[in-house]
Parts: sequence; structure tokens; C-alpha cells
Amino acid sequence: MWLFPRHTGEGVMKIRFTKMHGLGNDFVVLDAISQRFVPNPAQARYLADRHFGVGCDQILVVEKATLPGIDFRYRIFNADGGEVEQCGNGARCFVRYVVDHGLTNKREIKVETRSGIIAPRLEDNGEVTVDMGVPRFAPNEIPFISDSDAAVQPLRLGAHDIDISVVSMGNPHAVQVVSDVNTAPVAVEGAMIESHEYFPQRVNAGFMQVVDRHAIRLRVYERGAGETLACGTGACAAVVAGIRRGLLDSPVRVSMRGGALSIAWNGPGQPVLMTGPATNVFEGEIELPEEL
Ligand SMILES: N[C@@H](CCC[C@H](N)C(=O)O)C(=O)O
Repeated sequence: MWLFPRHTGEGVMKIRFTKMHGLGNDFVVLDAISQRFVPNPAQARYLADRHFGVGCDQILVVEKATLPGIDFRYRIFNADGGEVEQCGNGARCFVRYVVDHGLTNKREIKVETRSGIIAPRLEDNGEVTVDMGVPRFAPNEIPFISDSDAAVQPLRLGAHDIDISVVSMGNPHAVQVVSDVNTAPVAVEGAMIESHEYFPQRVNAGFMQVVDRHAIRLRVYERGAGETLACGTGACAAVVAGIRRGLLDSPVRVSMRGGALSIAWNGPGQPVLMTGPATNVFEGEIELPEEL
């Protein structure tokens, strides 16, 4: 059985792309301004496939803005083909992409995403700082089935309860504190939390180890992608959860398997600032069967 249609030479589309990563969370970036292409779910899965396609955790699509005073719109598709609201590591790569490809000469850019406007800035040292917006805790904004927006809430997982903090960074996160990220049951529990019935749009599951009041270690089982080497919105959500729980003080260094981010948050009603690198890997062209 073929997992994907064979390439017959007929009905084939060629798509230009750039492969990038933010701390090992990797992306296929598409310029949908010059080549007018936005992947459908099957095409997104094909591009993301690490055996048949290019391979990535998410696909980022760069488009013209639709709102006045905004520079670009960018869209995010998980490896499972689903379109999502926000991506922290993606936001940093997006900025490097539009600057490096000469699509803008600004270093501070306003970008439309599915969950609102974000404001990334390319720093002199090549890192990118992103104003990721104000975190939300109301259950209907996650969405999470609960009548409480308490900083810690129980969640039934199989035969036991875990304590989670739910945070929306535009996209949904459930963060738990663990004693050691290396031994945390990320694959098994992460998958159970991701598709828990109390999260009707599924959720990203974070496992945070507090090192001291300004440092954590973090692993994230991402909705629609599985465990990634780093998750920008996951880092923001974990720091916000840790500060709300009285465990952390801003700024916090978040160490993940792919590297570290700096996250700052001054409390409720304030935006979260994320700073970290964005890396170009290579440029390429891939043939996409039209029947996908
Ligand atoms: N890797 C991202 C988050 C991508 C989206 C996420 N999987 C979701 O479904 O919400 C990041 O760096 O934030």
C-alpha cells in the first residue's frame, strides 16, 4: 500500500520552501505572497512527513496582511495538517524569514495570526524578541471544561489525578510541575492530556521542572506534532503558570532539549516577552502531487 500517491510526472506541483528551526522545533516556511500556495491538510501532512516529504513539526505560511497598519499575516499548520492559532518558535523564524528574503526592511514587525496581532523584533545580535500578547486563563478561552480559572486544577488521567495549570497563549496549554523532566512520562501522559475530553480543541501538554526562581527545565508534548525539541508558546505558558503558582519570578530561563529561551512576564494583564534564536537550515523545492 502506498502511503502517498506515486509521482507519475503528471499533475505535479513544485513548491519552493525554506527549512528553518527555533531551538530544534523545525519548520517548512512557504512564501504564499510570491507563489500563491496555502497547503490543504493532506499537503501539509505530506510536507511535514519526515520520510516522504521535507519533515517538520509545523508549516509556516507567509501571506500579505489583511488589516491596515499590519505588515504580514502568517498561518501555522501542525504536522497532522491542522491549522492552529499561535507558535512562538515559529514567530521568531517568521521574522528572520521576511528580513532575510527581503520582504521587509523593518526590524520591528506587526503580524496577524489566527489568535490576534503579535509584535516580533529582530535584535542586533540576530535573536528575536516577540511580544506574545497577554495570557488568558478563563476556561472558555482555553477552551477547558471547568468552572474555575484557578492557577492549579485537578485533571483525572486514567486511574489518577494530576495537577495542571491551564493557560492560553493564543493556543491552549496544560502545564504540570514534575520533579525531573528526564523521567517525566511525556510520551504516554502527553498523548493522554493532548486529547483529554476536557479540552475540546485538544491541548499542548507541558512538563516543567523548577530549577530555581529564575530557571526551569521544560518538555512539551505538542498538540498535532508530538514531543518537540522546544516549544515557544509552551515556554511562555510554563513561566506564566509558575509565576501564578508562586514558584517563579520574571525573567525566567527556560531550558528545553533543543536549547534555551528567556521569558519575561510582569503579571496578569501584561504581555509575555520571549527572546531566542531563529535559524535557517536550507532552501529547497518539492514536488507535490496535485491529487493531494
Ligand atoms: N511549536 C510551537 C507551537 C505550535 C502549535 C501547537 N502545536 C498547537 O497546536 O497549539 C511553539 O513554538 O509555540
